[in-house]
Amino acid sequence: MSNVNYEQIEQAVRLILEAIGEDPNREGLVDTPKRVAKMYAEMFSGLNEDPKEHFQTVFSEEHEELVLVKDIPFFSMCEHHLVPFFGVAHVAYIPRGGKVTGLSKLARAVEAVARRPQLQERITATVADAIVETLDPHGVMVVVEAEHMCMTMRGVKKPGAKTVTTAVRGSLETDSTARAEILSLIKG
Ligand SMILES: Nc1nc2c(ncn2[C@@H]2O[C@H](COP(=O)(O)OP(=O)(O)OP(=O)(O)O)[C@@H](O)[C@H]2O)c(=O)[nH]1
Ligand SMILES: [Zn+2]
Repeated sequence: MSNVNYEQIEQAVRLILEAIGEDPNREGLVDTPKRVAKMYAEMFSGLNEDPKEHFQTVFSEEHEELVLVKDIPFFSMCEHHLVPFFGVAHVAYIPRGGKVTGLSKLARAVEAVARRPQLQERITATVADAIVETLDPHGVMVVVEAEHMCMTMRGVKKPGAKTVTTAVRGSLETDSTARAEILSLIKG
């Protein structure tokens, strides 16, 4: 269920168009406020989702070794400028006590967290913490690589600059060999 107030977004977009000196009633723009409202409802749909809900179904599988889903594409919106940042997330965990989740659920959690006004660091940490709190694994490592449009098309204008963030939890905090293995699997 979306909590988005479409009408309010439409009014705001009309005001912005006016404020930049455009005519919101010209043919090409007349439906734009409606389109933007629909688009924001989709792009911010993660606000109604708890990433933890995706880890409610678990399989009992005695695999207490690394699981890594890498190169999960995501699109998010920088909360400072409301322009996109996008890239890939790599999610690794070491299950404990037979609590193994469906692989797609790791990607679903990334999606739920990305579809909000966000910071890259918060996406990284929120996904890691959701896994810790639901699956109680030995360890978790989340790596996010992204390009921020607010650094590319405006401001400092540095296209191609990539930001990499990591969140490490549990046994992986002290196990540098396992962390290195994960990083080499991500690169490989
Ligand atoms: N830590 C972090 N910073 C981000 C993220 N997305 C955007 N930013 C930064 O947020 C900062 C906002 O800085 P401000 O000085 O308040 O805004 P600004 O004047 O538009 O900054 P410039 O981008 O340097 O022109 C910028 O340095 C952005 O690069 C993110 O996911 N994490
Ligand atoms: Zn920004």
